[in-house]
Amino acid sequence: MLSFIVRSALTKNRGLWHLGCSAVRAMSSSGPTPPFTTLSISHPKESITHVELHRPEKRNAMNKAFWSEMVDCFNQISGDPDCRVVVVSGAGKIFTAGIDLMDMASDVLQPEGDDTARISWNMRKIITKYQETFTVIERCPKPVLVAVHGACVGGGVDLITACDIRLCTQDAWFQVKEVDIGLAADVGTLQRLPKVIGSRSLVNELALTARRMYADEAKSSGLVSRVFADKEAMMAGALEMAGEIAGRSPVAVQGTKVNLIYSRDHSVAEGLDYMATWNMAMLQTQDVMKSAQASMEKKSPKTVAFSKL
Ligand SMILES: CC/C=C\C=C\CC(=O)SCCNC(=O)CCNC(=O)[C@H](O)C(C)(C)COP(=O)(O)OP(=O)(O)OC[C@H]1O[C@@H](n2cnc3c(N)ncnc32)[C@H](O)[C@@H]1OP(=O)(O)O
Repeated sequence: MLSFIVRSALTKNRGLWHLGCSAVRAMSSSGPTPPFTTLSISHPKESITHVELHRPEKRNAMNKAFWSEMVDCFNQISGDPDCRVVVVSGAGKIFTAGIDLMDMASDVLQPEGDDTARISWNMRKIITKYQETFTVIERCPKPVLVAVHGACVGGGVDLITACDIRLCTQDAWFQVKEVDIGLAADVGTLQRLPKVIGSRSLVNELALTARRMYADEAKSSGLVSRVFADKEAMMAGALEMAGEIAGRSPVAVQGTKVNLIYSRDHSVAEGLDYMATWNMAMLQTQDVMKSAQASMEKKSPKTVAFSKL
């Protein structure tokens, strides 16, 4: 019912908050969810988990706690049968200002060790730990939508390129900021952005000049798939899209995500081989019969009751 209301509101291009307001309001929280100190977790609709970066007064800068909290959060979500899809967004004025520059000095830049080898070894461990913060998003079998408003800087681009679907507001801008602070981006942007944006030249330009990319260019280059007028419209749109995904067979949806990512990183032949092995088990799900029957009866898959996964 709610998705119908939200869809109607979208179609009529009216203020979404008049109709779909309660679920969207449930997506804007008052503070972090304990034990987290940088993340607010909520469940705006059945089977949908909303993860909100929540340090608005510091523009959601990624402090030391954030880097490990994201890992704990997404590991929990990966194993949660009540979650079928995730929406990530940021609280306050912008999506995120990237790494917390105050914490960076004490955490990332001062590894311990008695000599160069040991310092380097520990530095490597720190970098791989930070990489894990966003790799958990990619490894999570549930699709992750990210909704960006305002600025998405540095580590923010690392984060969003690990997500499956990117949405933004008309006022959004994206900045691969790392060269400006004297480092080569090392937690995912340089590896994933070229797989997201078709133009290698554009990726190189963004990463080497640290210039801002605004919403229209983000859309035309393929970084985001939809641009919304403002944050309320975007969150309503994200929730509606998440509802479409959550209403479908979790066996089909999670298998689709896992195989899309596998195929991105392998040859067509390897991807087909992996797919065959995946589906030799997964095609035996009762979800196929249930979904096919609904289709024959011209019903939406959202009317089918699928078992938890
Ligand atoms: C192993 C390494 C892993 C990862 C590496 C990642 C690399 C990066 O992320 S590089 C990018 C680093 N980020 C930046 O350079 C952005 C710095 N911030 C800004 O440019 C601006 O804050 C802004 C994002 C354009 C937003 O501007 P505005 O809305 O005007 O807010 P401010 O008044 O500037 O800030 C409000 C408040 O937040 C604090 N803050 C903002 N950004 C950061 C940050 N990155 N780290 C720490 N703190 C930040 C700012 O100091 C203000 O705090 P007050 O206490 O109110 O003064």
